[in-house]
Amino acid sequence: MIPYKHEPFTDFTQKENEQALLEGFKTIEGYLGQDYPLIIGGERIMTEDKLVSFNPANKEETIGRVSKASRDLAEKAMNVADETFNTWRKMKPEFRADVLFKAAAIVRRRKHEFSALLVKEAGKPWHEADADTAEGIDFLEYYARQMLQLKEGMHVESRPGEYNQFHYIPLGVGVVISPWNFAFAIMAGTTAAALVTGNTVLLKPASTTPVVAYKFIEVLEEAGMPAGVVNFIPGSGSEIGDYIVDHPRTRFVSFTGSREVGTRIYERAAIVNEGQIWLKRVIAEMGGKDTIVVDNDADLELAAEAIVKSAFGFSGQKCSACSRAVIHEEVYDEVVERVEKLAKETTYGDPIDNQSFTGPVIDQASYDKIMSYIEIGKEEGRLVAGGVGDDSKGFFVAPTVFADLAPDARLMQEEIFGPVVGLTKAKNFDEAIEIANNTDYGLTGAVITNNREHIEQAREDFHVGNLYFNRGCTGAIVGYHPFGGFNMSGTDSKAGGPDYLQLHMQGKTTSEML
Ligand SMILES: NC(=O)c1ccc[n+]([C@@H]2O[C@H](COP(=O)([O-])OP(=O)(O)OC[C@H]3O[C@@H](n4cnc5c(N)ncnc54)[C@H](O)[C@@H]3O)[C@@H](O)[C@H]2O)c1
Ligand SMILES: N[C@@H](CCC=O)C(=O)O
Repeated sequence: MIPYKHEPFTDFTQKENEQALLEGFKTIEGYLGQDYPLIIGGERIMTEDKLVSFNPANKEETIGRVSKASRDLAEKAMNVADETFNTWRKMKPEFRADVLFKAAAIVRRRKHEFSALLVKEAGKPWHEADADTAEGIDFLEYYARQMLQLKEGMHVESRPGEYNQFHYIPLGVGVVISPWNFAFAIMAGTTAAALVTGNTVLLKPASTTPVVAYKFIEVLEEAGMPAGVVNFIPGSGSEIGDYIVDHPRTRFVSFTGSREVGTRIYERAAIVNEGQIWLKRVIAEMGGKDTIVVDNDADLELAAEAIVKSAFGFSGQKCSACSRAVIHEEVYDEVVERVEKLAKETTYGDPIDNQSFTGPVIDQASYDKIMSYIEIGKEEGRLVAGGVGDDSKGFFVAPTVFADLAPDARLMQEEIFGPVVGLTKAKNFDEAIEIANNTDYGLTGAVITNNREHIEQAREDFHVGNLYFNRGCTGAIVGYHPFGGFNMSGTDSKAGGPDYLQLHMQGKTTSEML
């Protein structure tokens, strides 16, 4: 087997690559607006009640109408997953890994189709859609390899006359609940991790991006995944979310999404319901309020670029997005000026056009929330760029910068999840790190500095799960930058890292007298 290497990003300045994505658009146009069923035990079930997925850059364009699971159908899916676990858990790890390798190969062949779908369904610009598809392929390739290592278990000692072994076995039925912002990568990665470790799955994708999830299940089936291993049950969080989390046969929940929903799931999963004979495990990857710190001796152009790209890439809709920057007072004015200039130059519009650096936000609720934070920002700080929106055709918000915010301002504390960044001033590096740590979150952060001592100080004291130096704070790569955060950012489960799969398994010791 060739060693793992991450999937390269596509250079769309090359004519043939541009053409390949345009072909991808043609392919998806062949199925836009279709109806999709649930998939339970391999059976396609069409329901009357549908989730309507539309293009956030053009509300009139329907991407698909996806059947919604009721509680009865969620119960049916649970029974199938529970039953299928009895056989799937006994399948060789090599077989399970091969499903992932094959799925990766299929997605790689259809890469530009998946990216085109992400442009339309999630509103991702070309380069972001391409990165999302590439990350999904990476998860499949990486977790398959990890499983092949873990199948051997871990070495333990044996005394004379005894033979001891330590192995990992699967947990049972996992509920996988995924977000819309990495509609392919996170959905595919969390599902793949659960199934390759021998568990069966109920997958509830985000309601705004269910079509790309359906396409992924088709890929898994084509790759040889037996019926009933992953059961596709889209539906509203409020209608079936609590039901599947609370279910006594749910063995673990793998959730990625907001702090609000994540803490709700964490609390509910702690309750032992009637008929339940285990403590549920919860993997929860939640929000962020991510900070870039700029030191007084930093490369200021690099700092401004890092802030702007991390703040406005995919309209700031990444848990890793830079939503605040803390800048040393000696360079504050110059950095603010450079950020203002770059923000005003940042293009945004319909991502079908590859000239747009960034596109729309996901839906009306998100647009309204971001615009209300912009109003709060006008009270709390000084608007230096953007501040306007247009939701007539799609949900567009201009890249927005507020300067001179107090470190405890709402704009500096609450996750906005939109293209809005707040800037504040620190007296010195110690104070900058203190401010960087003053939120409930702890997901990503970056420090722009040429001071080696400050790099080491930040390494120890900047309390985030993913800390970067002299670059932006987004763009973790599977297998290179294991991803997950501290405090209210979640359980620090480190997706794409060497100890992620173990969270989906339990260790079993056997000791035989010889
Ligand atoms: N830490 C990470 O790795 C990471 C990655 C991506 C996104 N996020 C976070 O996700 C959020 C954005 O995603 P979102 O808007 O899809 O989040 P969300 O919490 O609104 O939804 C996430 C998922 O939870 C489901 N859900 C909603 N209510 C539920 C309930 N009561 N029970 C069970 N499931 C329920 C949704 O339908 C969706 O599938 C941001 O806060 C972002 O920071 C975190
Ligand atoms: N892993 C992604 C963020 C995922 C959350 O939205 C990054 O590193 O930028």
